[in-house]
Amino acid sequence: MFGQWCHRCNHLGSEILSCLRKIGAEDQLEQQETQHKQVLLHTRKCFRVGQKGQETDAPCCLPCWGLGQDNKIYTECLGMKLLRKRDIPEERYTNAFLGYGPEDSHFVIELTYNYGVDKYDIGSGFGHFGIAVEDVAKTVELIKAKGGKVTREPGPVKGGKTVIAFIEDPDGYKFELLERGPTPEPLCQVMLRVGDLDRAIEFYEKAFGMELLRRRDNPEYKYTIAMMGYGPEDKSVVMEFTYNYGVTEYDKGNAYAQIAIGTDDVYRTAEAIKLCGGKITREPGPLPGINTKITACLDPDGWKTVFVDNIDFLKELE
Ligand SMILES: C[C@@H](O)C(=O)SC[C@H](NC(=O)CC[C@H](N)C(=O)O)C(=O)NCC(=O)O
Ligand SMILES: [Zn+2]
Repeated sequence: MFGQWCHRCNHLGSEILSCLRKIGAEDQLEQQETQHKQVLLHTRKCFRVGQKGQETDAPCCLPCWGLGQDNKIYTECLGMKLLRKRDIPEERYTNAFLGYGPEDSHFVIELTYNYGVDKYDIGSGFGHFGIAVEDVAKTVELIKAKGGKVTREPGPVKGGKTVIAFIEDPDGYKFELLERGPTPEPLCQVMLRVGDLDRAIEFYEKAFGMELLRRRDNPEYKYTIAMMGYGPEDKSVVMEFTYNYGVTEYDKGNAYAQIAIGTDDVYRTAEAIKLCGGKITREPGPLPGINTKITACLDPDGWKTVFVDNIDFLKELE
């Protein structure tokens, strides 16, 4: 499942510089600062969620079966548009891209059906996608009327005030409905569970240039969440990292595998990630055949991120 979020931002460069300063890479700093002035001016981030699969270079997607059935949940119940669909028989998979707006300006979801595979283990680490709706109760009624699965009825979140509900798509992926006024980005959260919240916050700040937008401890329910991203929580998609007290390991299953962020230079990004202690799992460079430049890394919890060259990505959309 891919979601793509494009956001003009200039955080990455400054965070990379702070990494370089920290390790005293003065000589590199000179060179990076020059380069980063170019990167800062037009760095754009595309935010995608992908799946675990054989380590192919081609970005893969969270698998799901019965795309038609999933499309119905996403389109008729959650109000997404089917933006494009592609069948790759030679690779034995079909993709469908769904979201609330075009891929070059919105976070969209890419569903993938791998031929003949109709069951995946989502694991315990993946939490949910967040969908902002103006009326949670009304949306839940619509979902019920269409045969969708509601796993938590509408009501204030435990320990808070925001009205939420939870539904599941036919493949068991959880969606949290959050009651919110009109927003340019209804597809507003990716929730992952982490074993050390401070470690996760520092990594996403320093290696990816994200901003800590909000941190909330919920001692009554023994968890803490941190919202991180490149724009305000109510107007853009954010990462929601959840730490459950005392839980340091999660099963990542065989479905969810990566988040991708767009950048203007995958080579410099990979360098910055290495300098900030990230583990590069795919060296920067073009994908065979389509030539889109990517690099990939693991965060301290083992959640994977792919960085995609912004210009190559837009070419893919043409
Ligand atoms: C802020 C909003 O987007 C949330 O997702 S908070 C929802 C809340 N989260 C948790 O409880 C996290 C800890 C939990 N043990 C987990 O690992 O998911 C939630 O799910 N509340 C349930 C409710 O009924 O309010
Ligand atoms: Zn959430």
